Amino acid sequence: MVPVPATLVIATRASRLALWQAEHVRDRLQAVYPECQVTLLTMTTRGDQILDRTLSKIGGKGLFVKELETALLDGRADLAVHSLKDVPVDMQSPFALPVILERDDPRDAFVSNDYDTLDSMPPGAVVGTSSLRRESQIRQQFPQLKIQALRGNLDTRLGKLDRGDYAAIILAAVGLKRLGLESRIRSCLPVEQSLPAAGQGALGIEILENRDDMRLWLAPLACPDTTACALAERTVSRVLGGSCQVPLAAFARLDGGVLHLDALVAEPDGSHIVRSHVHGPIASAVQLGEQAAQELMQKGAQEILSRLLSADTAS
Ligand SMILES: NCc1[nH]cc(CCC(=O)O)c1CC(=O)O
Repeated sequence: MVPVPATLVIATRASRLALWQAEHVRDRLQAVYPECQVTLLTMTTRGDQILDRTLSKIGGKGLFVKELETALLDGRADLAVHSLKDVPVDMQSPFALPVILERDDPRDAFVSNDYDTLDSMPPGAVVGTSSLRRESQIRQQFPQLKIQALRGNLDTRLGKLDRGDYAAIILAAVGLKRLGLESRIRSCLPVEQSLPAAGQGALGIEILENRDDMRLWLAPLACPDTTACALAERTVSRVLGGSCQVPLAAFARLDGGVLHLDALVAEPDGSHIVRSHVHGPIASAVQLGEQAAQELMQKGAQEILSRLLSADTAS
């Protein structure tokens, strides 16, 4: 038995959502280790500071993770809590992501003061989202709607909706729920309408890979089912070189011990979406992710991706 630590420090971003998530992990740890003092180290990341450009233009999701990793390296923190969706799939030594917690609602939410669903919006109505994944899927199904960029933390985004800048905005349902804003959700987009991002709705815990003590202490927080689903989803992104610069979705669920994985790669304007569905044993999560990625490639995902990547370096 490894002795329980006297203190544990959790590095977290300062946004309300990040704080909720870090406090959630703190409370879970505190319940398992009542003797241990678990505290938060709150940090502002570059991703939080730069709000006037889209994420894909300023270098993607890694921006939200880097400062927290510095705190792990310095020994100022023992663990960092992340929205799994924001954790790059190619996490590298000396970092590791040994624990994934049980997933909450993975769906995207439709938020509006005037409409209940995307279907009920009139032609030309403005929908706010900065996610290429959401944008491409909505454009394909609702070409009559206008998509406009929307950034900032949850409160900022809702403020822009209420000011009338948009007729509706799309946000992760789980973020709204965690902040007690569930009443703002008019409906959730079915996963068939907006396939979620890999890891959406789940939390991941990052540590230094050589902290075997941490691995043991954190193990009781892990959810094996969510871990399998997330592994399959994140494998799709990894094989396809996914980042938030590309419209890519991957969503797995378990049904009677079978893992079902849906994935897609889209042309940002929604003119073409390549989809795959694979299923198999939970223990084959990685192979299923690879299989889905292969299937997408065979159906033409490669052309979409290479065009996006060359456009990226040109701009
Ligand atoms: N894109 C930023 C981001 N990263 C994680 C969440 C919400 C929590 C989650 O999806 O797990 C959000 C907000 C959103 O997409 O609306």
